[in-house]
Formats: sequence, structure tokens, C-alpha cells
Amino acid sequence: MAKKRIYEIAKELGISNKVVVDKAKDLGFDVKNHMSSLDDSQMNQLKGSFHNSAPAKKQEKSSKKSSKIKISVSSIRKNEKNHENNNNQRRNNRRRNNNNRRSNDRNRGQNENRRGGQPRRAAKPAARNLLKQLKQKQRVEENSLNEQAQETKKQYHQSLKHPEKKTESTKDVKKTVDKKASKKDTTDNKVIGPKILKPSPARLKKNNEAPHAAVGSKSKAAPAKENNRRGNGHGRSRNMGKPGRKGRNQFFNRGNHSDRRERRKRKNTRRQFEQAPKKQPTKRKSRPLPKVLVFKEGMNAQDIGKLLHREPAEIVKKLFMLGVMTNQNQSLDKDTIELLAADYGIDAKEKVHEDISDIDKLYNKRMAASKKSKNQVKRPPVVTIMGHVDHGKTTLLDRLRHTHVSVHEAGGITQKIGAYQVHLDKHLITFLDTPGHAAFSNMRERGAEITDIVVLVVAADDGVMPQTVEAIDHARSAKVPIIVAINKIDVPGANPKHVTEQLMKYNLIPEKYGGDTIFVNISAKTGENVEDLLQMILLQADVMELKADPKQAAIGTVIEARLSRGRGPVTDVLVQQGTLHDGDPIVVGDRFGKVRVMTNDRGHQVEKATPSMPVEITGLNDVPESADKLVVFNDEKTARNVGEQRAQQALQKSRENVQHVTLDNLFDTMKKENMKEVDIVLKADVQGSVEALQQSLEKIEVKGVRVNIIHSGVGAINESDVTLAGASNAFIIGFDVRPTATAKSQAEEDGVDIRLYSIIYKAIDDVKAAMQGMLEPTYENKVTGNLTVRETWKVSKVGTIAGAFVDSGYITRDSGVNLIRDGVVVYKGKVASLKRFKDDVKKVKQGLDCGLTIDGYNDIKIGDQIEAFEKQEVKPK
Ligand SMILES: Nc1nc2c(ncn2[C@@H]2O[C@H](COP(=O)(O)OP(=O)(O)OP(=O)(O)O)[C@@H](O)[C@H]2O)c(=O)[nH]1
Repeated sequence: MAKKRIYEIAKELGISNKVVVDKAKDLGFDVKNHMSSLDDSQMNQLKGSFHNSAPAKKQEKSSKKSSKIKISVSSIRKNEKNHENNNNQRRNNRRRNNNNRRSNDRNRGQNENRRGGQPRRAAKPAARNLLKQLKQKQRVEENSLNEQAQETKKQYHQSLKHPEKKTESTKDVKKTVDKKASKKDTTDNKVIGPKILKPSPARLKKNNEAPHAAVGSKSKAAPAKENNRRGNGHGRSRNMGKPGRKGRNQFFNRGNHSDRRERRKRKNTRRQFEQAPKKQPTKRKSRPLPKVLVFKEGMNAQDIGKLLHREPAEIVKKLFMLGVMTNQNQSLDKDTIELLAADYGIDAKEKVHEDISDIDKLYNKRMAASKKSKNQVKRPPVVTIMGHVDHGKTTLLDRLRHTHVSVHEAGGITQKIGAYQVHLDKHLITFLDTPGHAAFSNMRERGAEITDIVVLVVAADDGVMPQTVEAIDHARSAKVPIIVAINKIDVPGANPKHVTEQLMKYNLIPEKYGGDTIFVNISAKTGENVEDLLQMILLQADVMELKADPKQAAIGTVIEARLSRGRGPVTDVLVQQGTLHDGDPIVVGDRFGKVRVMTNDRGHQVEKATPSMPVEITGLNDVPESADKLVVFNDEKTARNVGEQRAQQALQKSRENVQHVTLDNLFDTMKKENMKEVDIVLKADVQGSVEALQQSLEKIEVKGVRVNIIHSGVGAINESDVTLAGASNAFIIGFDVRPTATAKSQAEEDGVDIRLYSIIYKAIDDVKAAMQGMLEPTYENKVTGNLTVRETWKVSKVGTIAGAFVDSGYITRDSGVNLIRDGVVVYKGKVASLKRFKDDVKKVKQGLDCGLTIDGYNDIKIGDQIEAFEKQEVKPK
């Protein structure tokens, strides 16, 4: 009994092995696969079942159809391709397919289709539809990817603009992309066809932003980019070809790109990037021209460009058109700048340099500005109480403040300017308590400068006294209205009427006598009519319409300043305009700092001081002077600069102003300063000379003025002598001595006069003549050079030859010489001979060596100084 294997039966039947195996199984045969064998009866039964069962064939056909559809993508592509290729290629493909058909089920199916002809034709429209669907789907996905890319780009830019939202937005983007990607992934799984690689948001961004940028990624990036490019509808390269060629190109791009090609591509991209036009610098936004060009002479095109909101190149071009050849950095003169402004059709105004160190000017400017200000408000009047000693000023203030100031005052006399504020019917009055003693008259004068009203206290039992008159004069010169308070009316025998009559002589006429001066009879002690006085002060203030602008930067005046051991410089200030705040950077006179602690007249710490408010402040670098101006600056740095600059200027000025006594100005100084003594510092070579000169000088007496030797000694004039003379307004007489180099320069700097003599009577005569105003110097020895002796040679018949070096100036053969040893002139004589090497010379200048002998003197030693001098005429000063 012959047995046949299933595959042989399937072959005979022309049915697939699988169908036959399944059928055999259905019939209950013990078969496992196509290699299982069947006997004759089984074989007949099986064959019979196939002949009887038509649906089996149909099933097989439909199964074949579906399998064909399943494999459709590659075969469709191939069909498409074949269709497009030329006939030879088609023939080749067919031959290749025929060769493979026995070993491949799929190919076999295809071959069958082709042989049959009909199935192929049936499959074509379906495949085309499927391809169409695929393409549509692909396009939709590409569009959605592009949208994602755009969204990512947008969110990326937004995150740049709002960095705080960056994390969140980035997360959101990521979430969205992930969500969409996962959605897409599920869709992708269903799609039959080439896999569209999902580009990362970063890659999408990169591709969208820089389509020409270099492509570095080898594997996945390239298809993703190509997809993206195709989606954008541009950037189609040679390799990309037609859409139908995509799969093939991808294949080449992925698998067949050699490293060399990849490198070349990168190189090309880089070159493209390098050759691409560089990003243009951002252009300045065009802003309108200013109405006025406020310029400073010497500005260049760049400076003016900034002011006019124009590019410097435009300015240069404009100037060129105007006939001015310049570059951007070249300084321009006033005329050129004005010409340029005129060409632009705007006005030009030169900026006046403002010296910020001039705080008096700034003070006046702010004072003037406050008078024009719209923020003006009524301010309390500042009142100064003046009067003769013991007429009751402090008692009056004491009464006003309801305190007992006078009890605490040293010796019962007001020692400093105090300032207090008193209330009356919700009104404030600021009082400055000026000292009543004559020694403080200058303080009173300063008090009057910041005062609005003067209350002149005159004791009814004492009447008008010298300081009463002085107070009237001060008030008048300051153009401050006077209110007369006739005090002590409680004292028995007080005669206010008599006092009024006395004051009328000084043009203080009471209203009842037709004048305009307010008179109030008071008793500071009992308080009688004191409130009337306050009412009168407020009335006067109302008439004067005293106003201030509390909103502007503060200005004020120092009432008094002192150094406190614990707090440093403490300053009483009256704020005049604006509001002074805690921490304000200030310049006060020549001092600077910032308001550290501010206290009011009652010792309470305050944060601000309004106009007419007296406050005590700390925080200055040094103690200022009374009546110094206070000015608030915007910043501490400027305040410091101004303060330091002012301190430097003040020092310079003080140096210039110090007029030291000299022999030349002695007579005038004596007259001007009413001198009783002429102070002299005396230095000589030996004690004998010192004593002789001192005695002679002290005997001089001209018109009651005597000579006072404040210091005398032996040796060179040193720095200490100069300092003493400077501080005592003295001059120095040196007899056969010289000043040291430092003493000399210090004397020149401080303006201290040093007179050098070698003859006693000449010194005495000069001082005497100077005191009589008859000093008329005609000739004097003018030093022309200084030499140092470096070597000496003793030559018989010639004497000692000094080898000297000219340190400064020059020496001539006719020069007189002073030989100085240890700062003392040991010999005075003349040059006998002067040589350079072996030659006689007329003159030897600084920096050269020379050989010289001194007439009649041989005791020259190494290290001696030689002073060469000439007689020169000195014109009287
Ligand atoms: N009976 C009487 N005595 C007064 C009155 N006012 C002041 N006195 C007294 O006069 C003396 C001087 O008063 P002060 O207030 O110290 O005078 P002053 O003008 O401030 O004096 P100086 O501070 O030195 O300038 C004190 O003993 C007061 O008690 C007054 O109205 N009546």
C-alpha cells in the first residue's frame, strides 16, 4: 500500500498545504503537517472531500485574496514601481519572481495571480484605494506634526519671554506631545506601510527654525527631517525625488550612506551656513527728534546721535553734507552743533556747566523755586528774641515753653543758640534764643539771617541799652520786622512809656502814634500779656504770608554745632524749605554725611523735619559752623564728592587768605592789625650771635611797637622753626645759617618770610626800617647754584682745590660763595678760580663737575656745600 505525503497531495490538487492539512484534520486523520503521510483510502477520502466541497476552494480563494491584500504594501509598491518602470525592468522583475516562486509562498501566490491575470487586475483598484488612504493619512499626520512643531516653537518663545512659566509650559508641551504621540502610536500600529518616525519637539523646532541647518544625526533624524521638509512643501532635494520613491530613498539614506558621503553632506551644510547672510544688527528704533538739542561744546557725533536718537553715522553723513568733514569721535565746536541742529530743524541750546560744589547757589535756587512752587503751604514764623543782657529773654522763652531753661544755663547766661517751637491755638511759632551777651553779637547777627520776626525785649526798669541798639541795627540790616516787648512791667517803678519814647528815637514808632511797630507790654516772670505777644507774632506772620514747599528737597541753616563724645558731630539745624528725612544725604558747609539720628527741640527722635522746624542731627563727618547752609542731595556719593570738594576748596582758600607777617608788609600789618609786638624767630650760627642779635632787636621800638623774639636758637632753620613762625604770624631771621631743604619748601608753602643775614647791624636796620615803613631793599644776594664738594686737593702755592659737583643752577667765575658745613655758613667769600678739567671756564652748569678755589680760604672739606650767589637788584614790593 503506497502512502503519499500531504504536500504531494496538495500539489496534485493544486491547493496549499495548509488547506489540505486542515481538511485532513477535519476528516479525523492523524496528521501534523504537510510531511505527514496518508494511505490510499485516506487519500481518496481527502481528494473526494475536495471534489465534493466547492466552498473549500472558495475559502481557499478568499484566503488567498486576503493574504494578497495583507501583503499589499510591498507588492503594491512593486506593482506601482513596475508600472512606472520600463518594459525591460518589468520583464526582469517577472523573471526574478518566476525564479523565486517555488521557494516562496507569497511569490507563488503572486505568480498565480499573474498567470491567472484576473486576480491581479482585481487587486489593483483596491490597492490604489488603500494607497490613497495611506497617503491621505500620512498627509494628515504630517500636518498634525507640523502643527505640533509650530506649537512647540510658539511655547518655546513664550517660555523665553516668561521664564517663570517655562517649567510649566515645557511640561505642558511635553505632555501634549506625548499624548499626541501615544495617540499617534496607536494609530501607527494599525497602519500598514512605511513607519513615519515621530520627530521629537526639539528636532521639530530645529527643523522648523533652521531648514538649512546642519544635519548631524545619522539614523533617525534624516527621515524625520525629510518628512518634515515634505510636509512644509519645500526643501525637496535630489535624493528625495517623487513621493513614490520615498521608501527607496529612505533605504539609501539609512543603510547605504557611506561615512564619506555623510561627511561631505555635513561639510556642504556647514558651508551653506557659513555663506548664509549674517544676521543684521538690530536697527535702532526710530524715535522722534527732541524739540531742543541741549548740548555741550566738544561733543562728538556719537554724543549728539544719542541726544537726537539718530545713528552716529547719520550725523557724520549730515555733517559731511553740510561741508564738515568729521568722524564719530571728533569733537565738534558750538557753531557746528548749532548748524547741525538747524539742519534737523530743531533749536540748539548750550548746556551751562553747573558747579555742584557751590551749595550756596543750590540753596538759593531751591529757595527761589519754592517761592514759585504750587505746593506751597503756610509755615510757622521763625522768631528771634533779642535784647540787652538780663532784660529777660530767656525768662520769656521759659514762659513760652513752660519749662525752666534759665535754671540749667551756665552762669545764668544763654551760652548757645537754642531753638524751640511753641503752640498757640494750633499754630506753631519757632523761637531762636540768641545770647544776650555782647561777646556773642556775631551769633546774633547770624540768627537774624534766618529769622522772620525779631522780638526786641527791653526791660521797662532799665530802658534802651547799647545791645538794644545793636539788636535794632542787626534786625534792620536783615530787613526783619521788629516787635517790641517791653518786659518786667511787674517791677515796681517800671516805666514802659519812657522806654517807648526812647525807642521812638530809633524809629520804632508804635501803631497808636502812627507808626507800624507792634509794642506789647509784658511780664515774662508773671506771664502777663505773653499770649498777646504770641498773637501779635502770628498776626505779623499772617501779614508776611510765610510759605514753604514741603515736597522739595530740603534746605536749611545751621543754628549751632558741637562735637559730642559719644555721638560725634551734633548739629542744630533749622529746616527752611522742603522736608528733611532720616537718612537723607546732606552737605552742610564743608561737611558731608547723611542724617543718622534726628531729634526735635524736646529731645524726641523724629523721622522728618518740615519747614521752620528746628532739629538736632547727627551723621556728619565733621563739625560744621554756625550759619552754614544745609543742602540735601539725591545720593550719598554726590554728597561726599561735593563735601570733599568744598573742604579742599576751603583749605586752599584759607592758605591763600593767611597773610603772614613779612619784613615787607610789616609796617602795613602793624597799622592794620593794631600790632603791639612784632614776633620774630631767631636762628644764628653761634650762641654769641644769637644773644647779640636778640638784645639789639629787642631794643627796637617804633611808635610803641616792640620786637618780641618768640624763639631763638643755634643751628640751621628747621621745619619746627617754620611751623612756629607760621602759627605765631612771625617771621624768621637767620644769621649765618640756612634753612634745611624741607624747611625752605615749607616756608614757601606757608608763606613764612625767612631773612638771612651775615651782618648784625644790617639785620637790625632792616627790622627797624620795616617797622617804620621805610624798608626799601635795593640789592640782595640771589643764590644761583648749589654745589657739593666731593674731593679736595692741596696744592702748594695754590691752596686747597675743591672738586665739586653742581647740584642745581650754576656757578660763575665771578660768583660769591657761601661755604656751608652742617647747615652753618663757615665762610663767605668769592670764587678765585673755576676750571673744568684743566681749562679755565666762565660758567659751570647743573650736572657737571668742576674744580674751584675760594679766595683766601683753604679749609674746604669733603661734603661741604657751596652756595653760589650773585648780587641782584630787588624792586621794592
Ligand atoms: N520781675 C521780673 N523779673 C524778670 C522778668 N523777666 C526776667 N526777669 C529776671 O531778670 C533776670 C534775667 O533774666 P534772663 O531771662 O536770664 O535774662 P536774659 O536776657 O535771658 O539774659 P542773658 O541770657 O544773659 O542774655 C532773671 O533774674 C529773671 O528772673 C520779669 O518780667 N519780671
